[in-house]
Amino acid sequence: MRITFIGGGNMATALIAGLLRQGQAAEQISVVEHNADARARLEADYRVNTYAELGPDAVIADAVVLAVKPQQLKEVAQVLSPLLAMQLVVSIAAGVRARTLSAWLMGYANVVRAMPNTPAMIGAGVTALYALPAVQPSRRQMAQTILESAGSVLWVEDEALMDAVTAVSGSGPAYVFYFIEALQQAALELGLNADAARQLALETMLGSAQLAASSSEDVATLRARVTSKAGTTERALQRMDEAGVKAAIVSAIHAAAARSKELGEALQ
Ligand SMILES: NC(=O)C1=CN([C@@H]2O[C@H](COP(=O)(O)OP(=O)(O)OC[C@H]3O[C@@H](n4cnc5c(N)ncnc54)[C@H](O)[C@@H]3O)[C@@H](O)[C@H]2O)C=CC1
Ligand SMILES: O=C(O)[C@@H]1CCC=N1
Repeated sequence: MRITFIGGGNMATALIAGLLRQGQAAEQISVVEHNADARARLEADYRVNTYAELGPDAVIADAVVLAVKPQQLKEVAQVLSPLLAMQLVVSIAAGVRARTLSAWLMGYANVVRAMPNTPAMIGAGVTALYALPAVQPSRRQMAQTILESAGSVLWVEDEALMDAVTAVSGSGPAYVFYFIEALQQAALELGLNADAARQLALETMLGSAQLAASSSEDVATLRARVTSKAGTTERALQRMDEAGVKAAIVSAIHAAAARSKELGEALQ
């Protein structure tokens, strides 16, 4: 499969790394990227073809993945529109609705919207996909195959849910890193050295997520099993509840979803 990325930043790089790990040939991947440093990095690290500007040669592909910022997408769509023949267009831009993108592409309806996340870089991402109704099953499968190289995939049939997906799993790695930062900070404050702080924080996150994923019990039960009566965990969780940590996290994710919806409304 020939794939062209437009925009070669953080998320395109994560997806390209995932595709190559799954055996996609580097010669079959092209990236249109304005920034010369980013192009040089992509060529050196991944041996993909790069273009400074979007033109007919760059989009000789089965699929075109739009990986620019939401605010840059309209301009890209206007240049891309006359170059499209039969390619599947996959947009990973937060907020921008598939119907809006289709309108910017002068009614081109072969459009799938995807929301991946950065663990794609190591094949551990999760992506939700939404296809416009006109997209044929074989094209849906193509989008699924591209994103499956980055990890697991699920489809939503109601595009409004993409705002929730963006807030939960698209932005989600940042919340997890934030929690790891807090674990590491506490470990350092309590006298552990930086290596020990990193190892304890990361292995705890990884082990807990793996345990939750492989267990038939829900996470609340697993949490209760750590929490001995009158013990250390109980004291920590009491402090988190007093500080409203869970409520703050839930409210933050609602705010992210609202921002995604707001982007969708602003960018039409
Ligand atoms: N970073 C993340 O975790 C996730 C990002 N996204 C979405 O992915 C998209 C890209 O995000 P990032 O990779 O984080 O941004 P980024 O800023 O790292 O990458 C965007 C790249 O596009 C290039 N660019 C801009 N206009 C261009 C044009 N007209 N032609 C060619 N290249 C152009 C820029 O030079 C830049 O390298 C955004 O729409 C974002 O909403 C989606 C899921 C997760
Ligand atoms: O922060 C953002 O807007 C993008 C979308 C999901 C993750 N990063």
